[in-house]
Amino acid sequence: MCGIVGIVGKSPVNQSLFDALTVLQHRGQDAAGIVTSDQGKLYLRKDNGLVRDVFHTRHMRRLTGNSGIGHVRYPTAGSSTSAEAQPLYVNSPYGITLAHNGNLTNSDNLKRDLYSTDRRHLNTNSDSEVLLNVLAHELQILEKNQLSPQDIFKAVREVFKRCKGAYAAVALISGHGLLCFRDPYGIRPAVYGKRETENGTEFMVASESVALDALGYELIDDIGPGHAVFISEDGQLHTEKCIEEDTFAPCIFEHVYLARPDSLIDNVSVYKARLRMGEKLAEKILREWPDHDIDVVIPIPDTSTTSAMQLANELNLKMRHGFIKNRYIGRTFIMPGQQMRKKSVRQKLNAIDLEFGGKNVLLVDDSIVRGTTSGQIIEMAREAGANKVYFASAAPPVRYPNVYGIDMPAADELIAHNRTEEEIGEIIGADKIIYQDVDAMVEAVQEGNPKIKTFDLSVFTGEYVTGDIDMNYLQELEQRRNDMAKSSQETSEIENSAMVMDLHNQ
Ligand SMILES: O=P(O)(O)OC[C@H]1O[C@H](OP(=O)(O)OP(=O)(O)O)[C@H](O)[C@@H]1O
Ligand SMILES: NC(=O)CC[C@H](N)C(=O)O
Ligand SMILES: [Mg+2]
Repeated sequence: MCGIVGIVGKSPVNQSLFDALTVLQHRGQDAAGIVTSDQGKLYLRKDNGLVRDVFHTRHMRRLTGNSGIGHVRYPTAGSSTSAEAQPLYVNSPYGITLAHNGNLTNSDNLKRDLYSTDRRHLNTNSDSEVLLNVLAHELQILEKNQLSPQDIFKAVREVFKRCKGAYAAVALISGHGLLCFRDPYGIRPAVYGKRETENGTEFMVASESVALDALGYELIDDIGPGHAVFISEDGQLHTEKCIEEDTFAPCIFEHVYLARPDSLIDNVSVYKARLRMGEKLAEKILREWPDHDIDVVIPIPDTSTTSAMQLANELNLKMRHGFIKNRYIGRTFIMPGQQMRKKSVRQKLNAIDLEFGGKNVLLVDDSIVRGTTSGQIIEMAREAGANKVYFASAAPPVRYPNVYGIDMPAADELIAHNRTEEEIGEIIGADKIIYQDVDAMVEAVQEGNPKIKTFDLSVFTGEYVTGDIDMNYLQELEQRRNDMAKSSQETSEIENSAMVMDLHNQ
């Protein structure tokens, strides 16, 4: 769940892209990058690190031009070296750079075709480089010096036919303009908007509407599943549906955890969806445990706070901020290794003893994935003097790997895999555990936009909407990307990264 952004403006866009990436930082903390286009030249700066650390004044100065794209990365394929930071670049045809949120599920097959049939070279293990080269090939075979928007949409149709999995992508095609497209299932989000200036209309695309808000852009719409938006260099907007059948199934985990609450995704307010999740969880508690003895509701900051607030309201209990978050520590779930994630929980959260002493507390989190947070938080609640520690999750048990752009590749690393709720409660050390039901979570989101009939629920149900995922795929993914495999691969990739070819980095 990386963050993507693109702007076609009427004045330099470097600062706006930087600001937008800062707003999207919660979608990826490993690397950041910006490419701008100025009079036929592309200027790139990307590296590992947070947005504020990657771009210094000297880099910003060199990112000239009135259009550009940006990316914040949370790796789900390849490695986390700076060579695989995005945007990625190919020089032919035209000069194209691309930034991608999601994960291709057929990148091995595509890689083979790109080498043997399309005669294209890939220099990294990134699936996003595969996506970029498929797009480049489909544009190349049109054999045109100047592409019309319809030519570009024709190439996108072919990309949709070839690329399986999840992708919301933004690409800058030198001498042409900015292209943004969302896979046929619309698994990962993307929106576009505009801003009027005295020099004319400026357009922006982004993973989440909150980036448009922060920059004073007005939301026009979500990019629909299998749709593409092209904004020419001179600022003309074109949109097109590039698939025949609509198979919309957006990722529900965006509403559970990934997105910011102040975003609107597919016309659903993430904030309201989380409030409804809290409401429904409270209904379940009242239904199944009417004589509960909870004294106080305590959220685990940040993401669960919205649901916890509504849950407490419905239970007619007080919600207290028993855990204080260190504002300088990022999200722990999207950190690269389990060791770092584990260590960060205690650095990030600290308990206020007086909210726990002698009380029966209900701790609320948005989700329990590896159990890293919940296990340690329960220990902290006990150390702070809690009498009973109950734990509620606003999402159902996360039991299956994700293959669509969230780095949960190994079933065995998920605490709920092959375990009952009681067993999970025991492992994390809770006196009782309460999970949301899948239907209730779906309703909580769907009530915001009843037109969405299906969601990607794969991490909860094991059903993969793209229909191309089998046991073999999941086993290979697990072997390639479990925590152990990643850490040994990282060491060798980092040693080699100095040798990786790249577009000149500003
Ligand atoms: O079971 P786990 O593997 O620990 O994963 C789940 C936890 O990770 C996330 O928090 P995170 O710290 O990433 O971000 P937040 O501050 O937005 O809640 C999520 O909100 C849960 O608290
Ligand atoms: N989280 C994402 O969207 C990752 C994008 C891409 N698969 C990468 O690893 O860079
Ligand atoms: Mg959290």
